Amino acid sequence: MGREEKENTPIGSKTSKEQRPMGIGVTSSVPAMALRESEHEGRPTLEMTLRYISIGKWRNLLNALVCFSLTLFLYLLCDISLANCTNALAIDASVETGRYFGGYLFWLFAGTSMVYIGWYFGGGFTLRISSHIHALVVRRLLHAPIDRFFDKHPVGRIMNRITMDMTTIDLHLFLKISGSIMIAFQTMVPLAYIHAIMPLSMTALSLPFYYVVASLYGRYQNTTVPLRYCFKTSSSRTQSYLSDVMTSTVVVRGFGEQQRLSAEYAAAVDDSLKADLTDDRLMKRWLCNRVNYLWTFYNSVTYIIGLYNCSRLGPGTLGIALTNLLLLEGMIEPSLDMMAGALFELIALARVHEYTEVPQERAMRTLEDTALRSYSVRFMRKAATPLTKREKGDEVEVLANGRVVLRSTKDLRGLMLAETGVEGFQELCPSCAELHAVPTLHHIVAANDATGCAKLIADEICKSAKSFMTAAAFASPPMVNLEFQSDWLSSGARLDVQELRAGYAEVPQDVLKGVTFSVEPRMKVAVVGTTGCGKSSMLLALLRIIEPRGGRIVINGIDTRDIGLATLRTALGLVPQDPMLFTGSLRHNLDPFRLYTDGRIKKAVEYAHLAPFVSSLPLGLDHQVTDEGGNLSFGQRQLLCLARMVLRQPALLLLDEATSAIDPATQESVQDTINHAFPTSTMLAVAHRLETIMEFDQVVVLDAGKVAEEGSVKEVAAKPGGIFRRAGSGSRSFARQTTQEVQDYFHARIRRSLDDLAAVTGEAEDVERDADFSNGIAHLTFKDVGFSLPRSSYLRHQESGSSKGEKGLEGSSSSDGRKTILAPISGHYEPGKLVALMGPSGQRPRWCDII
Ligand SMILES: Nc1ncnc2c1ncn2[C@@H]1O[C@H](COP(=O)(O)OP(=O)(O)OP(=O)(O)O)[C@@H](O)[C@H]1O
Repeated sequence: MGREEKENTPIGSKTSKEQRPMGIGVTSSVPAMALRESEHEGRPTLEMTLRYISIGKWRNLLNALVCFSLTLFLYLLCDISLANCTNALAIDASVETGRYFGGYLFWLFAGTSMVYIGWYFGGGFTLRISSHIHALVVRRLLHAPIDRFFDKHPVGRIMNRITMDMTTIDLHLFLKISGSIMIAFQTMVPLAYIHAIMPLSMTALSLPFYYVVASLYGRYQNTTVPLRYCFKTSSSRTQSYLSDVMTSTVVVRGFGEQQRLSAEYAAAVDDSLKADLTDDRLMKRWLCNRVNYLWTFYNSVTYIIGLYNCSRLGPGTLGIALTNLLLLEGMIEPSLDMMAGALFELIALARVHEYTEVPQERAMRTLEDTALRSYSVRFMRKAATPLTKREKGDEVEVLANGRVVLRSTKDLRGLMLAETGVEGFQELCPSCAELHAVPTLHHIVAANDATGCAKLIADEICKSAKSFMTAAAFASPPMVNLEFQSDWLSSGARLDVQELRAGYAEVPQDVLKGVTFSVEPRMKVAVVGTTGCGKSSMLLALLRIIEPRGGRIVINGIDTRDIGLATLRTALGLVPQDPMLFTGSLRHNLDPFRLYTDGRIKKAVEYAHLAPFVSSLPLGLDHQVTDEGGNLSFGQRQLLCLARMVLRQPALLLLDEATSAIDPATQESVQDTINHAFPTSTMLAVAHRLETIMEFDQVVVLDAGKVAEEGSVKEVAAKPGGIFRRAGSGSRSFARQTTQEVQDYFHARIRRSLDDLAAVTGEAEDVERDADFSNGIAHLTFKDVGFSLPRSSYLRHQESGSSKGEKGLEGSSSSDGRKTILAPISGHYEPGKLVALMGPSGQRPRWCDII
C-alpha cells in the first residue's frame, strides 16, 4: 500500500477484529500491519535525526547539553550547601550559617545563568533546523512536478504539513527537546546522588524497579507513537475535506452531496478525536497510575533504608536526598508529557522532512541557455549614456558620442547592437550591472511603453533626462525599462513536433502516441479533436509540465529538453482552459513581476476588451481580485489571462479553449484580438468551436493521441470522410458529440437536482416540479422560481465583487429589505430539447450557479 493510500484511508469507518491495531480501542480500517508500517514510516529515523543535528550544528547541541547538565549540577550544589548547613546546625546550633547561605546563593545564580546560556545554544540549534527545513520544503514544493506530485497529493494534506507541522517545529521543537533533556538530567542527577550516598545494596534492589518502569514506558511509547501518527493523519484528512469542500461548494450542492460529506467529515473529526483522547488521556493515565504506585513503593523502601543509615549520612544529607526523591514523584507526569512531546515534534519533523524529498522538475536554468533566455533590465534615465537618434528611411540608428551603437532589426520591430566597435549593451548605461549580462546577439523589443517598432523604441531610449526643462522630457518616466529577446526567437518560433510520446506520471499508457507535425514561424494553428484525444496534454508537453517519453519537440532547431524550464516557459505563453488568477490587484494579476509600465498594461487591457470593465471599477487596475478570481466572471478571468499574454508577447502562444466562456458578441472581438494582437507569435490554439478557427493558417486534427489530419482549413474540410469534415457538417463543434452515456448522466443529475431545487434556491416560491423519468428522460417545469438575498449579505457580495454585474441588479430591490437576484422565471422543457442559458460575459458567476 502506497503512502498516499494509507493517509487517505479512513481510520475509523469500519472495524473488524483483525483490523483493530494494537488493541487500544481505536477503531480502524487500516490493517494492523499497514498501521505498523505507517508508524514505522512516521518515526524519525536515526539517519534523519543525525542529519538535522548536523544542520542545527552539533556544537550548539553539545553546548546546550553541557549547560543543562551543569545547571542541574549547580542546583544540586545549592541543595548540598543547605544540607551541609543543616548537618552543621545539628552538631552545633551556634555555627556561623552566613557562609552556607552565601554558597547557596552563588550556586543558585550560577545555575540560573547556565539555564539562559543553554537556551541560547538550544534556540540557535532549533532555529537553524526550522529555517533550513522551511526554505527547503518551500523550494521543493515550488519545483514539484504537477502530474507526479500535485495531482497525487490533496491540497489539504500539503497545507497541513507546511502549516501545522511546520508550526510545531518552529514553536515547540526546541522547548520539548530541551525540556526532555532537562527532565532527564533532573531525574538522573538526584538518583545518582541518592545511589552515591546510600549503601550499595539499595542500588542492587533498585535495578528491577528501574527495569519495570523502563519497560512500561517502552510499551507506552510504542502505543502512543502510532496513535499520534493516526491523529496527525486524520487531522490532514479533516483539512483536506475542508479545503475540498470550500473550493467546490457549488458542485457539492449541485450533486446534493452535503449529507454524505458532512458524515465523512464528522467521521474524520471523530477519528482524530479518538486518537487524540486515547493517546492524551487513556494512555497517559495507564502509565502514570502504574509508575506512581511503583514509585511510592520505591520511595518507602528508600526511606526505610535511609533511616537505618541516618547516623552515617547525617540528617541534612538524608533530608535533601529524600526530598529530591519525593519531588521526582511529582515529575512523572510532566516528564512523560515532555518526552512524548519531544517524540511527536520529531514525528512532525519526519512528516515535513518527507517533503524535502518530493520529486523535482528538471533544471530551471542551464548554463547553455544563457544565450537563449529573455532579459528585462531597468536603469535610471539620468545614469544612461546620452543618445541621439538618426533615421535612414525606414531604418533607424542610435548614436552615442557620434558613434552608432544600435540599429534597427531587419523586421524593423526592434533594435540590435551595431556590428562594429560596440562592446555590448552596457554602453547604454555603464553603471547598470544587469546590462553586462545581456548577450550581444539579443534584440531590444520594448522600451517603456514603446514596443513593436524600432523608431518608437529609439525615441524612448533617446529621451534625455538632462533636458528636464522641455515638456517632453518632463513627461518621460525617470526609469528606462528595456526588454531583450534572444536571437533564437527574434524571427518567430518554428515548431517541430517529432514522434512525440507523452503520458501522465505512473500511468503506463501514452496519451500522445507519436504526434508529428510542424508549424512555420508566426503561423496560427488550430489543434482540434474529440474530447480526451490529447489536445491539452500536447500543450502541457510543449511546456514540459509533462515530460516527453519519446520523440522530440524542437523550437527553432533547439530540442526543448536541452534548455532550462524557466527559459523554455518564458519563451512560451499559455492561456489555460481554467483561467488562473491570484488574490491581489488586477495589475498584480496582469504583471506579477512588475516588468511593464502602466501604459502597456492599459493597452493590453484594451486589446483584451476589458477596458470598459476596468474603467467602471472605482479602483481601476487596483481593483482587488478575491480568491482565485471569485469576484470576476469566468469570461472576464479568461480575458485577463489573454491580456497577460498580450503584455508578454510570447514567441509561441498556446491557447487552450481560451475563449470558451465568453459571450458571442465579445467572442467576435476577442477573436479579432487573437488574430491581430500577436503579430510575431506562433500560435497553437486548442478549439472546439470550429467557427473560431476559420482564419487560422493550419489545422491539426488529433484522434486518440495521434495526428489524424493536417493542412489548411480548406484542405482538411475537403477531405472526404475526414474527422474534421464530419464534425464541421454535423454539429459545427467537436464538443457536441454527446454520447448516450453523457445524456444518462445528466438525466440522473437533473432528477437529483429537482429534489433539491427548493433547498438550492433557498427562497424559491411556488416551485412546481414535474419530472417524468419513466423513459429515462426528464420533463422539466419551472413556475415562478425566484431567488433573493437578505440586503446585508447582498451588500457583502457587492463590496467584494465587481461593480458591473451588480449594476445590472440595482433596480431589483424589494420592499422587505431583501434583494431579488433572480426575478421569478417560468419555463417548461420537453424531453430531448436542448436549452441554452445565455447572457453577456460579466454576470456574477454565482448567480448563474444558483440558476
Ligand atoms: N492529470 C492526469 N492524469 C492522468 N491522466 C490524465 C490527466 N489529465 C488528462 N489525462 C488523460 O489524458 C487523456 C487526454 O486528456 P486531455 O486533457 O489532453 O484531452 P483533451 O483532448 O484536451 O480533452 P478536452 O477537449 O476535453 O479538453 C484523457 O484520457 C485523460 O483522461
